[in-house]
Amino acid sequence: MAHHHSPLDVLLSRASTDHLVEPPPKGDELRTILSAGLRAPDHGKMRPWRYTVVKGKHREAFADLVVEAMGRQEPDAPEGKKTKRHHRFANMPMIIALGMHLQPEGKIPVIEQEMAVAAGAMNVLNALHAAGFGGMWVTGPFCEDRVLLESLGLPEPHRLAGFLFVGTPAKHSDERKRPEIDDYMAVWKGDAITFAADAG
Ligand SMILES: Cc1cc2nc3c(=O)[nH]c(=O)nc-3n(C[C@H](O)[C@H](O)[C@H](O)COP(=O)(O)O)c2cc1C
Repeated sequence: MAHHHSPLDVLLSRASTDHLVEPPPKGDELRTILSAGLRAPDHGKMRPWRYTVVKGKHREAFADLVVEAMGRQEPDAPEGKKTKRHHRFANMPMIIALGMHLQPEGKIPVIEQEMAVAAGAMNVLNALHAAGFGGMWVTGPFCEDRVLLESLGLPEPHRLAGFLFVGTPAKHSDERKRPEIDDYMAVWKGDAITFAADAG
């Protein structure tokens, strides 16, 4: 179990997966996991996080809404793509919409408000993993659909940063190779810096 690992092991072993089965976190455990999202840095105490949880028998109707939104945002999308997406949204153990309560007239730039939501989403993904669950962050043009957003409790000027698919990982996912940190960090010593990740 994840509990036997150090917090750093947890962070360094997280990987996204959409091979998710029952059960998703419920009740107080779900509330605890989402509370980790509210630990994200938040310039100006804007508190932009809005989590809409979709589960159980409501998934089917929600998948209908997603596909309707897709129809409006991607009118040329083939029928097969719509069917596939419907199946995906109707069968995920749980879906959490990442709502952003944005204040365009506020003192804090909107991008910083959005980054606080993104940082919160990452914390939720890590908390899911720490608690033995799995997740994956997905988006699509349907995330811009005002009708869909309204139905999730996100009227203007809310926006949607995407959805988290949530559940129990179906299998131990193969460890995908990660980039080498030395290519992505540099210690500044006053001279010009180039990153190995940018070479060639
Ligand atoms: C804002 C955002 C949106 C994403 N949207 C999608 C998506 O729509 N479909 C998809 O397959 N992956 C999407 N991803 C990528 C996956 O969430 C995931 O990061 C990717 O599969 C790599 O897995 P990893 O997190 O283990 O590196 C998105 C990631 C972010 C941050």
